[in-house]
Amino acid sequence: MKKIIIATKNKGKAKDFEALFNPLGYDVLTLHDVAEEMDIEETGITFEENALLKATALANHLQTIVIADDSGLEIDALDGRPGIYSARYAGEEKSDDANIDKVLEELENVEEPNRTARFVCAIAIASPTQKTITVRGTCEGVIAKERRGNNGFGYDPIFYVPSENKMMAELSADEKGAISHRGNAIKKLSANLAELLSDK
Ligand SMILES: O=P(O)(O)OP(=O)(O)OP(=O)(O)OC[C@H]1O[C@@H](n2cnc3c(O)ncnc32)[C@H](O)[C@@H]1O
Ligand SMILES: [Mg+2]
Repeated sequence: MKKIIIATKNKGKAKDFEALFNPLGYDVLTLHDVAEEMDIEETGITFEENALLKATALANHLQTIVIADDSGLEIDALDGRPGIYSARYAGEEKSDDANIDKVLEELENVEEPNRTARFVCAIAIASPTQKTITVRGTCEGVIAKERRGNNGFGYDPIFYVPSENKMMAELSADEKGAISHRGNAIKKLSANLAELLSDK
């Protein structure tokens, strides 16, 4: 199989990408496989900027084409927080569990229909020889009052997807990819994905 490199250390994210890319004929490699020592700082103020930072840093380091994803959860009742700070919302040690607890606490007195939110995913493709590109995908949902489901990662156990009548964490990786922010971003590229990833 062809290989595609994703500039991520998040194993849940990598699984999502495997579900999206394996059917297209690509094996997924991550920072853990190609440059474990790299720690790319996310200093941008938008998802797109951070995705570009991660993709460009690794593409330059490896001198090959690389994809990166910067993503997060925007909660309307919290004015869009945690947004680009989603990974570290409850602290630098990056705990999905603590992040969820913090969101549930902050929304304790917020009732439907005011618990609306969306996942956002910016995907960047960088290469030593081509112009960089970014695309954005989103997925609308509602923050539940408690966790349900064991699949996925991050905020998936509290993100209710109305169109599926399930939590994101109750969907298989394939089902998630069909409706997720990440899947929707990839769909925007699909017509010329092979060309974009060929590095010619
Ligand atoms: O930067 P990399 O190494 O890719 O890994 P990360 O986890 O730090 O990734 P981001 O900086 O893009 O932050 C994304 C955070 O947003 C949340 N998130 C993004 N996509 C998600 C998804 O599909 N399901 C649940 N939570 C998600 C989750 O908390 C992630 O840690
Ligand atoms: Mg990150």
